[in-house]
Amino acid sequence: MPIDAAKAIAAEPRSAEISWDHKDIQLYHLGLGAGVPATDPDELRYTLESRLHVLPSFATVAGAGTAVVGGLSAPGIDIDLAAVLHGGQTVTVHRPIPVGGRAVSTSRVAAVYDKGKAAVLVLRSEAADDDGPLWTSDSQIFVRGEGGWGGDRGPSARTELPDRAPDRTVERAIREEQALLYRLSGDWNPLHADPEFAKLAGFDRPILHGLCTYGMTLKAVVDTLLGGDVARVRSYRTRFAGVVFPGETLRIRMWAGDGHVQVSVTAAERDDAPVLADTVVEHA
Ligand SMILES: CCCCCCC[C@@H](O)CC(=O)SCCNC(=O)CCNC(=O)[C@H](O)C(C)(C)COP(=O)(O)OP(=O)(O)OC[C@H]1O[C@@H](n2cnc3c(N)ncnc32)[C@H](O)[C@@H]1OP(=O)(O)O
Repeated sequence: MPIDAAKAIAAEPRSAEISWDHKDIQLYHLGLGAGVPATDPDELRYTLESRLHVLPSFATVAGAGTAVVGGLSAPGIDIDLAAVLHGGQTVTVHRPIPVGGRAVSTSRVAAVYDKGKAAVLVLRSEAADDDGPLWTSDSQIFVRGEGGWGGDRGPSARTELPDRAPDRTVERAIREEQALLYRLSGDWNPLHADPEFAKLAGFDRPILHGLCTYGMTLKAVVDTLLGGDVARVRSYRTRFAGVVFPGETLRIRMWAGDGHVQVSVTAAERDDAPVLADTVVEHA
């Protein structure tokens, strides 16, 4: 069996030293479409080294090098990359991420769920430096065709959106070449760049990284409702509900709550097809 849930969960956590500097932050932010307009002081916070602040979603690529897709190979897990879709993501930051840093990241398979037609892997990584914990990241990986072994189905809770009009709605255009730029931050999955591989995976053309949409959405929430202050973000979770193609426009609806923002993201040109669901940013 390509996924041996018991073996995957029992495997020793893997630790790696990671490091990043301002260039990694700038590249990541540019891959999210930051820096337009280029001289806007609000955008310079994301692009100019002397004013840099770090979006907490950077935790998903920090120190990745070429490792994001490599993170899918672990004891008990032998899966075809073409069957993999990113299903969901949660990041909790224990304090603001510094512009440059060195940390130890410890990763393990926290859960494996059997969804019948698919398996869902929950990969947890925790990063800490000399001053203590920095962030915890949970990636839910949806592996098509790998379910059906009679395992635990796992949770299926959904977050209801408030029954009122959104407090704010913004649109964010995705550039045609955005996935090509975003992948330089470490997720080299050919699904996002190689048309032949995308066809193998069942798509007419390369799709955008889920984590690119994830970062673009967090930036939109921070810029629109949190006064541009990345340090206010405590945690951020989402479910990837539908694919996005480079060149499309994200429609991002936000509902402000008490210490949190609920968000829905749709594809504007495709009749508001769902893109992100169950999305909550918790903040100070
Ligand atoms: C270390 C980190 C490494 C990370 C690297 C990852 C590599 C990246 O390069 C890959 C990517 O970025 S791929 C791009 C981003 N992801 C996507 O575009 C996926 C979009 N979503 C879909 O297509 C469908 O929702 C789809 C296909 C996901 C599900 O749709 P359906 O098949 O129609 O499922 P459905 O019938 O609605 O539900 C079946 C059961 O599965 C659960 N489920 C549904 N969506 C889920 C999701 N997104 N994540 C986790 N579980 C999910 C449902 O709850 C259901 O289970 P249950 O019946 O128990 O409730």
